Amino acid sequence: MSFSPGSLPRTGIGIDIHAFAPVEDAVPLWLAGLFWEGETGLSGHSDGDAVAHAAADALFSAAGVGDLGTHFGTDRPQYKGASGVRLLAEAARIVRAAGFEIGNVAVQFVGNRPKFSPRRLEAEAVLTAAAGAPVSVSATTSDALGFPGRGEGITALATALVIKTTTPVPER
Ligand SMILES: Nc1ccn([C@@H]2O[C@H](COP(=O)(O)O)[C@@H](O)[C@H]2O)c(=O)n1
Ligand SMILES: C[C@@]1(CO)OP(=O)(O)OP(=O)(O)OC[C@H]1O
Repeated sequence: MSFSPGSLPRTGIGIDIHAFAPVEDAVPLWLAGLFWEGETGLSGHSDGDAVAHAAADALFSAAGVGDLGTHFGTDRPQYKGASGVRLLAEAARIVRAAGFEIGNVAVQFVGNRPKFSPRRLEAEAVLTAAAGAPVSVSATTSDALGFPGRGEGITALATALVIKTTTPVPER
């Protein structure tokens, strides 16, 4: 059996880490596309949504079109305070414009809080709508070890699968 070059699905990986902001700063927590009332927020140039950022980075990685910094660098004022959902939707648009369709994105974050499982389906629906393809999200603690275990921040790790469908649509 032979395959033409570039016809096989491509996988990608993305990791994002954000620290929790000092409690006195009263930063709202946005994670996995959801607002988490009463929880300490994550610091960042955008809304700090590590789950959405990891998902976007995995899409860029799968398509081979750079990374979060390439497209949404902190030097771009238009992304200051941008929601993770907006960045993920924008990443999906860029990947499709490069001639790929998205198979799926899978994300897992490491952190004690927020307690994720009660809102997993809600988060998956929001991120799936943003990407226009299935996004699954899971969570784990680090058994009290390391910075997530000390409650200092969150790590999110994502994989994505894309397949080449067309020749790239030039960006305007
Ligand atoms: N922030 C989190 C972390 C974990 N969960 C759920 O708890 C399960 C057990 O976590 P372990 O770290 O002991 O593996 C995990 O599988 C998640 O379902 C969560 O909801 N929120
Ligand atoms: C998303 C961007 C841009 O607003 O800012 P941050 O919220 O700091 O997030 P990070 O994951 O560090 O990625 C880099 C930036 O491009």
